[in-house]
Amino acid sequence: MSIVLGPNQYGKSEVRLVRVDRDTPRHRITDLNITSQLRGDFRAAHESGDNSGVIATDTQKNTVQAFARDGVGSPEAFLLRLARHFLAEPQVTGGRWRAEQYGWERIGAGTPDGAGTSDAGAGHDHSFVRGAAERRTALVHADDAGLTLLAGLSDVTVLKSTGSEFSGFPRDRYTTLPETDDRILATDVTAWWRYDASFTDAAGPADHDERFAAVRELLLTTFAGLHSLALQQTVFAMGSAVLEAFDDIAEIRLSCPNNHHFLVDLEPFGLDNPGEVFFAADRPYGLIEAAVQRSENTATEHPVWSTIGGFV
Ligand SMILES: O=c1[nH]c(=O)c2[nH]c(=O)[nH]c2[nH]1
Repeated sequence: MSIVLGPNQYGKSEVRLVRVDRDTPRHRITDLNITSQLRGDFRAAHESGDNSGVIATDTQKNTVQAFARDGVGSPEAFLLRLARHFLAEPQVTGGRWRAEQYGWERIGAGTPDGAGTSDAGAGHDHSFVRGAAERRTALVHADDAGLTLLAGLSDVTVLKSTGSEFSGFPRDRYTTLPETDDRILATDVTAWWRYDASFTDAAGPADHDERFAAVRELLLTTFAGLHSLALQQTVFAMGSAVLEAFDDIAEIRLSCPNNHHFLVDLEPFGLDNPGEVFFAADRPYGLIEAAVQRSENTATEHPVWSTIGGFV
């Protein structure tokens, strides 16, 4: 038996990058957390400490920062630019570049509308308040087959106060959950969708910001519009709506906790509770996860998914 080096990658994780666009007095903030990881011929470094082919992780961090001097644009476009830069080195045959974007809202602008700097025309020119937990995400994966682009969002917290049921499930000696035809449905949506090559190709007309906003809106309006018989049904409907609307999205994966809201028993106080007072439990929670795919794509799992932690 001999011991051999298996799959490996290395790079700089979580480069916190804030760019201020200040070409006019109305500044814009792009706040990103970027990870760069390279794959390729790095055997010599692992086996004998020969660093002659190693692009230092510090250099990768510096490259991220230097590229930002020209502007960041969308997280997708920025990652594609980084990927192409590092792949030009002969020892780099693949890699993984990942971004999370945090939203900043203009102070005085009113309601936030997704990660990024809201620029609806209202609000302060150069003072911002950090938005909700929601993050916009992007990932570029490179291997022998080329570049694969994922876009996504994390922890988009949504709730509907009616229009949700759960009944008809089997009962055994451990089942205590009552059936309900009217409950709160609440979740934190995490989703990744995979673009096919026609969208990923930088030569094309891809507007990543516009597309991100359209997918996010579709996920939210589907959540709102569907009378839900189960969170599973809602998750599948949200994914289906995205695949139906955009031919160049090959697949979408969703992970949605069921943030349970339990009706409080007010009877001990001589009060009824017609669906008005709830206890919001933070754990345990149901966890509903699904890949929504096109039937022609189901035979093999795309390798990009093995680079995403957890189910999505
Ligand atoms: O939408 C739901 N799906 C479930 O699978 C489930 N299980 C449960 O206890 N409550 C719910 N709700």
